[in-house]
Amino acid sequence: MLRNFRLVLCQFSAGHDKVANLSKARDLIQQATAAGGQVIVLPECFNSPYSTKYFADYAEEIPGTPETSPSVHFLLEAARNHQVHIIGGSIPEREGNKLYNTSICVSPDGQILKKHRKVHLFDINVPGKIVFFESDVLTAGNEPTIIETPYCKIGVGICYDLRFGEYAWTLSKSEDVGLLVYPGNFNMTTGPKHWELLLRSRAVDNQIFVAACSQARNTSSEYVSYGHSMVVNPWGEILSSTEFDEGLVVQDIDFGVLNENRGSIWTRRHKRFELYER
Ligand SMILES: O=C(O)CCC(=O)C(=O)O
Repeated sequence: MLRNFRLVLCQFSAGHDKVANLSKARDLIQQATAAGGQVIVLPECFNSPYSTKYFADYAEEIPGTPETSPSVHFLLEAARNHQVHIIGGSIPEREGNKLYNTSICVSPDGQILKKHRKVHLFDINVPGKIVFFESDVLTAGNEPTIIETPYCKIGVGICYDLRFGEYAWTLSKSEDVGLLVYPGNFNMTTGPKHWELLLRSRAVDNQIFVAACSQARNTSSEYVSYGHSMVVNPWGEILSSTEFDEGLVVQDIDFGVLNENRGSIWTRRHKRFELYER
């Protein structure tokens, strides 16, 4: 069963002060709730600067305690206080001697529904533009993540996970998954070239709503974010988006449009899996 609902993406920039990052997230979640949000999304790495050299310092155990894992407990409390679902962007997670880039998905009663550990680590070298190797410090997760809400099932990936059509299909193949959510943080090299293209492609490929929540742009940060959080419908149309400043993207998700699209074009049924692995 798919039930319409209101989705809100909170685009903001995280800096070096973890307490300030959480406070900003708290304010935006409050605003998102006031705007009628029922599922609220934060950006990738919302509690920490996005840089491999900082992940260990900002990492938290999940669930840990309010003292040792303030970002985790902030999410649980915010969801409970506002009675909303939160897809908590991501934070660096520590387990034993390993670090992960992990999204914590929380139900309105303040329980962790699931955590998604980024399954594709972002390694890139575009000479003269950007060099970034998450695999220097992070370990990849091994599970596709789908959460259940009263509205629909939601597939979750983190940022670079968006590039993998196979992963998106893994999340989307069950009919009751109505939305893919990607907390993200694309940069000024790949963002203008690929961000919108990838979001719209994933939506058309899978006949599904796709939402991605980015960090806002801070030009004095070491990693400059592209921004442009957006929601795309199963036809590949951008329903709402923002540019690079901090703020909310508020979007009603109407599954009539998904049913219309899936009822008119049958790519989900026309797949020829027996050919693709040849
Ligand atoms: O794929 C890209 O171009 C950007 C990915 C990224 O920034 C990330 O995974 O954090």
